[in-house]
Amino acid sequence: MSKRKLSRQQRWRIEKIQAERAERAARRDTQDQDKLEAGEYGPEQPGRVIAHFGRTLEVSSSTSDRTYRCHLRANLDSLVTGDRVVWREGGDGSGVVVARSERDNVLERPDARGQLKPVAANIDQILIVFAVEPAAYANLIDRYLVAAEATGIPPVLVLNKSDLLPAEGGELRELLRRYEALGYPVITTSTQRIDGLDALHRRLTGCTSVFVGQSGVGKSSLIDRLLPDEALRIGDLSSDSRKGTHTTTTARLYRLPAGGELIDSPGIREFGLTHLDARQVTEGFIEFRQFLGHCRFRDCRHRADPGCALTAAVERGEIHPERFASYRRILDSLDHELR
Ligand SMILES: Nc1nc2c(ncn2[C@@H]2O[C@H](COP(=O)(O)OP(=O)(O)OP(=O)(O)O)[C@@H](O)[C@H]2O)c(=O)[nH]1
Ligand SMILES: [Zn+2]
Repeated sequence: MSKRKLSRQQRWRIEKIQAERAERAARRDTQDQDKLEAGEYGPEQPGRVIAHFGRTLEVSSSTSDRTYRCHLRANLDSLVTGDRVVWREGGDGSGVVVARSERDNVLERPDARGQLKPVAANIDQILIVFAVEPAAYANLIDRYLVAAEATGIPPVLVLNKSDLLPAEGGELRELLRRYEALGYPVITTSTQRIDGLDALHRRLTGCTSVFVGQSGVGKSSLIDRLLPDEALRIGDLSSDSRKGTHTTTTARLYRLPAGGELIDSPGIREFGLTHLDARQVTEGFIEFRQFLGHCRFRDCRHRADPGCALTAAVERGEIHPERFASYRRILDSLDHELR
């Protein structure tokens, strides 16, 4: 009884808060409209969302190095870091975003209720970082690759801590050759060597990248080396009263001194361990694609099914047995998650 009453009360409060929010946004929009008509905003210009805090955005201008605190016209959907926008300057370092350009792609993460929410957009490559220590294993790499394939953003494999590799290369080199044979670019890095980041710098130039990977592989160390100026990492939002609750969780876009851009947040770094469905997993193994649709049965589960084109390809040596085993393991883990 009391439980129900409470929930109705909560619902009423939520509705009230939402109504107030909508009213505030509408008021702000009318003010914007007045200002726009009064010519208080400059001409439309392209920009990019560097960070966002609710409906306040930090937007970089494509004509200067400055960033501007902008708000969003109420008729626009929410934006994410990396979005390309059209905005107008309002003087005093502020502005208004009036339109969003089409997104090339978007990275999504489940929110607290398990619903997928966009966290960043317009990313050119996902750098999957793994290391000699903690030892990389194929199944985890495959999981990240599958998650990357599902977004349509090309993945790049980054083997960090190459200073710890045995002279003859060991099993890890063998493993990397397998991925290279599939067409994935592989680069090696070390934060312990002067020239350890050369290949990485080349990869990052001219692109927007994100780093993902297991804890301890060296993502923070790599980013520290790429953004040596601490001010670059922390940003300039100290005057924002909402800072404390948002800066650590929302994604932020950084300009790399050597060229290129990096979008980073704790949520993005953990990307890849999110939920995938069985079809995404199957299509995420890129070498399987040519065989899909050729199984005898349309609903083939690619297990012991007769006439399975995938198991036949494994037998002919056209699919690596370890990749196939890895595929099975990822599917089994999904069944487990659903239970
Ligand atoms: N030998 C060696 N150690 C490294 C290298 N890069 C990072 N490390 C060390 O590896 C450890 C983990 O590095 P982090 O940068 O904290 O790793 P991370 O991926 O950011 O980890 P989380 O913050 O937990 O996600 C630290 O002790 C680093 O000093 C490297 O190239 N070579
Ligand atoms: Zn099959």
